[in-house]
Amino acid sequence: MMPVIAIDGPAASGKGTLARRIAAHYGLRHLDTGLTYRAVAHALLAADAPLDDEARAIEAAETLDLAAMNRTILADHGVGEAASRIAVMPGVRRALVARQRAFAATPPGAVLDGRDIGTVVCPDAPVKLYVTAGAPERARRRYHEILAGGGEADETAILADIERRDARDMGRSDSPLRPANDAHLLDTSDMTIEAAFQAARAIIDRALDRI
Ligand SMILES: Nc1ncnc2c1ncn2[C@@H]1O[C@H](COP(=O)(O)OP(=O)(O)OP(=O)(O)O)[C@@H](O)[C@H]1O
Ligand SMILES: Nc1ccn([C@@H]2O[C@H](COP(=O)(O)O)[C@@H](O)[C@H]2O)c(=O)n1
Repeated sequence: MMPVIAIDGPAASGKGTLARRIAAHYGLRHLDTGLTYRAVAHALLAADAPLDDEARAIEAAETLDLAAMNRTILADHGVGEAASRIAVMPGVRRALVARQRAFAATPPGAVLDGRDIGTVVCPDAPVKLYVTAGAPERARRRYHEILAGGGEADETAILADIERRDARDMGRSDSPLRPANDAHLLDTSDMTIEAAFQAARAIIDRALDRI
């Protein structure tokens, strides 16, 4: 079986940080699926198209070049907010999930992180992690990340944004954010990045031993 590691969790929980380290450690490819939703949203914003233009969003999803996604441009706060709005559209999800599954099926195996990897994109993944942390801790981390990058931020506004994003991602009818029944829960609220990686590694080593 192709080693596929599925990592889900809410905004700023640390799933991307963990996914990158896990991919490097196990020699697997990595896809941040949040970037795929951001890229579709960015295509609409760049064309001055309304975010509820589903036909246009689907076309952007079907023609998306995964290799050309620019993390720096897509990291913009407004793009993230727009991404969570176009992510409720079933046609967009169908198109992006097809691309994500193709990525996961390419040797030597992959780590995918997002909101629906363990439940929808790769339900047969041999290892699933659901990474979480309390909303205030996630807001604190994002706040310090922005300051470290030389930007300015308001921690209270970040917390409100995270809570709004959580509600939209968990409340949508198509592929809501939730842990898969067989996911390992990893609450990193009181863990350093290193401690979270070591906890994930122990889970993955046990699971990969069995396949
Ligand atoms: N265990 C941890 N302890 C402290 N800081 C952490 C921890 N894990 C991640 N971080 C930091 O928190 C911030 C958010 O992490 P990251 O970008 O990995 O989250 P994410 O879940 O991928 O976010 P998003 O869903 O918005 O893409 C980063 O600055 C990262 O360095
Ligand atoms: N598998 C996924 C990944 C992401 N989304 C939506 O995209 C938004 C942006 O994601 P980030 O991880 O980059 O913050 C996110 O809020 C989700 O609405 C998704 O639906 N499914």
